[in-house]
This record gives sequence, C-alpha cells and structure tokens, in this order.
Amino acid sequence: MTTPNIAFIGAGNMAFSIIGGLVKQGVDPKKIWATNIDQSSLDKLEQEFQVNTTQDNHQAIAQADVVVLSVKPQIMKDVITDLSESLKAKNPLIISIAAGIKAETLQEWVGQPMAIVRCMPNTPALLQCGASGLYKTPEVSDAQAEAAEQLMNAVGITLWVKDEDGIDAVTAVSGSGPAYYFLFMEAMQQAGEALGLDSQTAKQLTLQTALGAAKMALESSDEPSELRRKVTSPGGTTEQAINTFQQGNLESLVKEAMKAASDRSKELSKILAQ
Ligand SMILES: NC(=O)C1=CN([C@@H]2O[C@H](COP(=O)(O)OP(=O)(O)OC[C@H]3O[C@@H](n4cnc5c(N)ncnc54)[C@H](O)[C@@H]3O)[C@@H](O)[C@H]2O)C=CC1
Ligand SMILES: O=C(O)[C@@H]1CCC=N1
Repeated sequence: MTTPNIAFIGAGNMAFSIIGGLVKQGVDPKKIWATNIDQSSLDKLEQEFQVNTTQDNHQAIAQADVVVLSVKPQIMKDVITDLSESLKAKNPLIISIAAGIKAETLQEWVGQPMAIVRCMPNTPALLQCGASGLYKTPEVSDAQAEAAEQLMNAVGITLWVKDEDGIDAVTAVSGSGPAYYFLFMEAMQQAGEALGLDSQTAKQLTLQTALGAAKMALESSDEPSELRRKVTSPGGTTEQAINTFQQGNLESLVKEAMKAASDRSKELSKILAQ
C-alpha cells in the first residue's frame, strides 16, 4: 500500500499493537510518528520498531497526513483542545480509536468540522490478527476512507458500520473481546490445574485448543454450533461440561456482559461530551 505519514498521538498499548502490526506488514517505520508524554514508552517503540518518536504532539501532527488519536478517552478533550490550531492548519484525516467519544464531540473540541474516522480496533492487531470496526463522518472523502481501511487492513480485518451507534456494539464484541477470551483461558488453565495437570501443561493445552477452535471456526464451512455438536458425543464427556455451562446460563451472562460494555460506551459518550 502507499503509506501516508501517520502520527499516533498517545502511543500506549493499543497504538503499540497497531504500529507493531504495520511495521511487521512492511510499512516504512519512518512514515510513522509516535508521541507520548512518557519517554520510556517512546524508547520502547523506537527500539522495537524504529519509528520516529517525540513528546511534542504538535511536531508529529506537522508531519502527518493521518493523525491517529490514541490517548485514553478521559484526557482526549485536553489533548485535542491543545492541538486544535495544529489540526486546523494541517487538516489531516483524523482516526480516533478512543472508546465512547462521538465524532461530533471530537469536531466540537477541534472547533470545526473535520474528516474523522472512528475506529474500534483490538490488540491482536500486533499479530496482524486484529478486527476493527470503522465509522466515517460525511467530511471523509472516498480516498481518505480507503486510506483508513487500508491502514487497518494491514493489521487485520476491517468492517464499516453505517451508524455511529454501531461502534458501541463493535466495542462490546471485538474491541473488548480479546479480554473475554483471555479470561476464559485463565479459567480453563486454572480448572485444568485443579484437575491435576501441572501449570505449563494446562496452559499449553488451553492455548492450543483456543487457537485450533478459532482456526476451525474460521476455516470450516460449518457454523460454530455444528462444530460444537461434532465434539459433543451423546452421553459423553463434553455434554456434561456444556450442560453445566448452560445450567449456569452462560449465554445470558455473555449477553449481559456485552450489553454492559456497550452501555458503558454510550455512557462515556454522554459524560465525556460535557
Ligand atoms: N487497549 C485496548 O485493547 C483498546 C483500546 N482502545 C482505545 O485506545 C485508546 C488508548 O488505550 P490504551 O492504549 O489501552 O491506553 P494507554 O494508556 O496504554 O495509552 C495511552 C497513552 O497516552 C499517553 N499520553 C497521556 N497523555 C498524553 C498526551 N497529552 N500526549 C501524548 N500522549 C499522552 C500515555 O502516557 C499512554 O501511554 C483509548 O482511547 C481506548 O479507548 C480501543 C480499542 C482497544
Ligand atoms: O476497555 C476499554 O475501554 C478499551 C476499549 C475497548 C478495549 N479497551
């Protein structure tokens, strides 16, 4: 892909994953600028990926065709207010990865309508296995939308949502989703240990099983429910485990948990817009 100059403002965990994915995909690290108030985070990025780094957000924006806003939602207002003049002067495509901040709010903080793509990525971007949901404002040109899509395609799959509310759902599914699977892995490893396996054996079996199940679900023409059926012999062992999960209302718990994530995204939109 022809890479634009990209500035990551607030390059912490999530930006680290995206930058790592981009560089591993062959993007020229010299096209990437990363900023942070914390010099040790910048040193790590520079050592691992040889990208340009600076503590000066204005300097990074001055180089950029695309500005990725990747600070925590709670400090976004202060950061944008400070950068408002630089953003207006450069007029880049802005990609915000912050959970729960509406494009309209970002535009208000900049002080004028801007081309904004809201992107909800996830940390497996580091391994080019990310999943991102994208939403664009009317100010985004076709070329800019394509640039945003290409950028995030370099680190995984991208799907556009038509309504901005869709980003709340994407956040609950794939943005936060890796943490749900990690929690499940932790629980399976602990349960394996409780059944007598040593910690390393329980861990390796758990992780390889997660990988194998995800690969099968992705590559098979069968739906996950059918793949599950094929593992579950009538009167066998899996049936006992599945029955136990269902008696514990796993499905409704998952629904409730993901609604809580989506509700928090909506709630943040209201709180942070003030
Ligand atoms: N971590 C995740 O899995 C995901 C995070 N997000 C979003 O990504 C954003 C960042 O999240 P994380 O990377 O987890 O947070 P983080 O805290 O690791 O990264 C933010 C970085 O911004 C730096 N920073 C603070 N003030 C700054 C300033 N004035 N100028 C420059 N840098 C500054 C901090 O030192 C920190 O390293 C959030 O808005 C979050 O909603 C979205 C999807 C997934
Ligand atoms: O927990 C959060 O708020 C962020 C957004 C999605 C994943 N991490």
